[in-house]
Amino acid sequence: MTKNTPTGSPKQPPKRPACTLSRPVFFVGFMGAGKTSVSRRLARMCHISSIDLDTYIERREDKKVKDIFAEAGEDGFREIETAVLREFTANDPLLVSCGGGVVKRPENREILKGGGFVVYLKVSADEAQSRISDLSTRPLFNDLDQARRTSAERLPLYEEVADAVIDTAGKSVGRIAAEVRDVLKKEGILWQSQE
Ligand SMILES: Nc1ncnc2c1ncn2[C@@H]1O[C@H](COP(=O)(O)OP(=O)(O)O)[C@@H](O)[C@H]1O
Ligand SMILES: O=C(O)C1=C[C@@H](OP(=O)(O)O)[C@@H](O)[C@H](O)C1
Ligand SMILES: [Mg+2]
Repeated sequence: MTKNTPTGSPKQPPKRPACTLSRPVFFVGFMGAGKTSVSRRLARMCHISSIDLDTYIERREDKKVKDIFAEAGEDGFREIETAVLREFTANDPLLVSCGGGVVKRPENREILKGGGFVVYLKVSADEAQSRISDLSTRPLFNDLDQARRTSAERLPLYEEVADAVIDTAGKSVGRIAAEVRDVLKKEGILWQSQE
């Protein structure tokens, strides 16, 4: 007895969306806004690459961010941050999660505005504090009163560079990533096709 042979085209692997970015996408916002988590989730969702500036700096310097702050001060950290930020505007477009203080330097704000599409993830200092389990990893998040003040000072800087603003209050990382994906598609930054 012969087995039935399948008809039609050979079995194809399951289709998955192939995405392309037309420009780098930078995530900005206060500490705890979810820049690192959302960028990673979106990268997985769309099969594209992401890079976290703080993680990249830690590998490059072979030191934790908090140790760079302790040894070189905030200015020393900001020097490195500007150098790596420049690298990721020059390379192939990818998702770039920045540190919350990247907007402090006017030079960085110009790089962000000229270098890609900027997504501002908005969070209150209060909600940010409840999300971050180990505040010692954020040398500039000392206590809630100070974080509220820093957050208020930075708000106009985030707004200055933002191409899109997403309020993250009470939303899951997955939901925020899906919202960012939809904005990027609508703006023609993210292209999704079937392989
Ligand atoms: N939308 C969210 N809801 C709940 N927890 C979150 C959310 N986004 C991030 N977190 C948590 O908050 C902490 C800080 O997130 P992270 O992505 O590192 O933020 P950022 O890079 O903006 O400082 C992590 O423990 C992360 O799991
Ligand atoms: O807001 C800031 O000045 C900082 C935010 C941190 O990154 P996250 O925003 O990812 O926590 C990190 O770059 C450093 O501790 C300084
Ligand atoms: Mg981060």
